[in-house]
Amino acid sequence: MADEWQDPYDFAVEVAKIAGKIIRRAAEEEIKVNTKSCTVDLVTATDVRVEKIIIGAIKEKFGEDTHCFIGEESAAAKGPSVLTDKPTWIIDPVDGTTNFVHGFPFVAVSIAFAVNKELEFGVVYSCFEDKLYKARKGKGAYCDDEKIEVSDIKDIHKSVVISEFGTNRNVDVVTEICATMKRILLIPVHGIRGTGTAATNMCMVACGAVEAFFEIGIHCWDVAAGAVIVQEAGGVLLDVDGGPFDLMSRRMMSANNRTIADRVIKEIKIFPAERDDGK
Ligand SMILES: O=P(O)(O)O[C@H]1[C@H](O)[C@@H](O)[C@H](O)[C@H](O)[C@@H]1O
Ligand SMILES: [Mg+2]
Repeated sequence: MADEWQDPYDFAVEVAKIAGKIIRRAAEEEIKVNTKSCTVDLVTATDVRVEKIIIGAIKEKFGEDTHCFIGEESAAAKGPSVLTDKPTWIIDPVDGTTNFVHGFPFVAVSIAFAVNKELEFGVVYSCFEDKLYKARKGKGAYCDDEKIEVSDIKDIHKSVVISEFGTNRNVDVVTEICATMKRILLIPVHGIRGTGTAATNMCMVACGAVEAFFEIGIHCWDVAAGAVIVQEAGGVLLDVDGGPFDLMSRRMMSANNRTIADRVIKEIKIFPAERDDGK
């Protein structure tokens, strides 16, 4: 049988690179910043423009009506992001918008593709580093065409863990996040890091630079592409309570193996986050 999704996969790589070039160029000009859910949840004219360009290019290539889209910047206008069985593109045009605004050089274009509610491939282009991460279900994960694998560390004391503070400034949530970070530091681990973009963080797990990345409050478009990349690199993808990963739950734990994941999970205090699909 012909490989049905190879063409969309190749196209996603192409489009991600084009989008990244636009983002790099936009960073040299004046950046117009607005806010979304709160004063620290930023969006720029580039986020909106790049999403339109990506979706426009996909529609032109594959037809207006055959594919569905869940995009960070068009999501609010559409209401809850419900994943159906139809071929669906899940897009974050600028993952790491705060980084982009401040010139902190970790900004990624994240494009994932799901069919029958299963992720088929993911592409993450870290556009200032000029690194392209990609993976197709069952076919391995790559960075710039070189195969990548998670680290083989099982001893938590020899691990580096990534987490982020996110954009929720509710005092109880911030307190819980800080307390969780403190507990993980005191295990002790070698260090806690964060690039400010979930998509890039997941690629750091996938290429073995860190052992785990978890976050509560991320959205499906932040982690959909990274989810395929981590798993295809040999890693595990879970809920922050150790149960199965749910793309719409806004909770995600990715790790090089189950031993590391379970040890970090022990220290996570879970706080509520409204689901992406409104369920
Ligand atoms: O809004 P963008 O697309 O930049 O994405 C988010 C990041 O991906 C999170 O890890 C991160 O913690 C932040 O919540 C950030 O907003
Ligand atoms: Mg994002």
